[in-house]
Amino acid sequence: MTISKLETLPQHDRSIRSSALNPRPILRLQAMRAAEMAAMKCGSSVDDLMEKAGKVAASITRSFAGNMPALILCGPGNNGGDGYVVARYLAEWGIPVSVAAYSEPKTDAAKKARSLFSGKVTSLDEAEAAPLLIDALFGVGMSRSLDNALLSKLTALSKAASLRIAIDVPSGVDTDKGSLLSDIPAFDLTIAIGALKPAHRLEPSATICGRVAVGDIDLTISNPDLIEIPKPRLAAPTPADYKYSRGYVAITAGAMAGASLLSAVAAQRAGAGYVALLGGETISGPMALVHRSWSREALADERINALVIGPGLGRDELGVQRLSMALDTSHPLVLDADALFLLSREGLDCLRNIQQPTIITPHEGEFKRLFEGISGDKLTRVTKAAALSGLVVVLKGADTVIATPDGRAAISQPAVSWLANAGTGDVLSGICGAMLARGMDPFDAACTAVWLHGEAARLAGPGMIADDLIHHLRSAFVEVTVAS
Ligand SMILES: NC(=O)C1=CN([C@@H]2O[C@H](COP(=O)(O)OP(=O)(O)OC[C@H]3O[C@@H](n4cnc5c(N)ncnc54)[C@H](O)[C@@H]3O)[C@@H](O)[C@H]2O)[C@@H](O)CC1
Ligand SMILES: [K+]
Repeated sequence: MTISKLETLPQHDRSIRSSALNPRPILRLQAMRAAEMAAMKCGSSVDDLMEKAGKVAASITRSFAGNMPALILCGPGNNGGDGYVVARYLAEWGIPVSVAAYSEPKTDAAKKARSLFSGKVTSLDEAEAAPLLIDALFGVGMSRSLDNALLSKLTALSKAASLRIAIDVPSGVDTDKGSLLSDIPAFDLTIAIGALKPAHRLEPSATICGRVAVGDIDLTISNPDLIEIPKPRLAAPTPADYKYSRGYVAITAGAMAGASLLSAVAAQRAGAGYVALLGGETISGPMALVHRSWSREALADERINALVIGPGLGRDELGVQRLSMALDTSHPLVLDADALFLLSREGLDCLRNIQQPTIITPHEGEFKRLFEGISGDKLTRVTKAAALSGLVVVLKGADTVIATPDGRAAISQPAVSWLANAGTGDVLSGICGAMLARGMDPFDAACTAVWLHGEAARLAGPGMIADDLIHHLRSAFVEVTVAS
């Protein structure tokens, strides 16, 4: 698929009527270094950036932990340097603070920050636990696992503390991959310096980070290729709207009635003006849901703005036939569940003629089957899969990652764990369909759908089932709807 395919919008382009609040960039190591260089070209020095980083981290620390006595662990690089600046500010503000160094500072900026801190600095071996532990050992420059003595000291100090804060990233995570280089303790708060990094949003490190606050150091970041899925803004219907102008979603039914019904009702609640269940005559549902017999004519209806296929489709001959007919249409597509299973069996080659905007929404198992040869961390895998397939790929999970063939990607905020539940994926595919049908670009459609789905889950709370998500979609909608 080419980029021009992604740019193809349904004929009734209503993309203007939706927009997101400013997405937060997520910077990989290389992008972080580039932003740092750009700041320096504009006249900032590393010392200036470190001063800003330490000051904002100290201020966030004070808001979070009050006047709690702190022990700051400082490493040899600039993360350690940030730690010395934090120590200086906390001490100036009258907060009891002690500092322990893992080794002497090695960078010029860290040496300077160390020299400006007038308090005592002990060795790490001598460090005594305090109620607040601040980890400024290693940041994005972490390149290997922690040595055992350091790990056990960090773990013991962490256990003895009441609150734990990490500066930039917890020492021991791989910043770009979100993997753990050592079995490190979890933090209550991580203060991301300048911008979010993948490790703040990808599992397992996202859980280790705890809450994440971004400390602004005035970096200019333009056109990031990786963002956090933002809270969307969706325009309310205008007086000129009518059912078809709000988007016609067709959902393909099959062997398992409930799944396609969940998807269809989710599309209705996600704002589609007209939702038809094709080939599911025996399934009941809201009276507003249209039931159509499966036929080539019903499928060819030019008013259809998005076609969802996969939830409850089945893996038998009927499913294969319906999928093949769906792929022959030119409707924007959402492919999920059994459609993905059948595609992994038939091979991605079946998609070679697809020209329309298309979103696929695999979970890990479906993804592995579809993209057998692709390995690596989650972000890399999804980006490669999108480039290979030419589709917008949504790899679902606690840390949902969305990628486009042209290299853009987004990661969700941590999802409510109650979402690990049968039928929740069917709901997501229906919401994706509704967003495509209102004329959104497939990347924006997928981002908006994942945000609404996650918010509905948060509102539904513990014990939720997929049906509850649909119920709470309305409240999630209230939060994002703006007057047209
Ligand atoms: N990028 C930016 O714009 C800014 C970054 N700052 C801070 O600088 C940090 C990055 O600093 P650095 O690049 O100096 O890197 P780090 O401070 O993360 O650590 C690098 C040092 O640690 C050593 N090291 C790495 N892994 C180790 C291990 N397992 N055991 C022992 N030693 C290990 C390296 O050899 C190197 O000496 C950021 O995370 C942030 O906290 C801020 O000071 C200012 C602005
Ligand atoms: K750290």
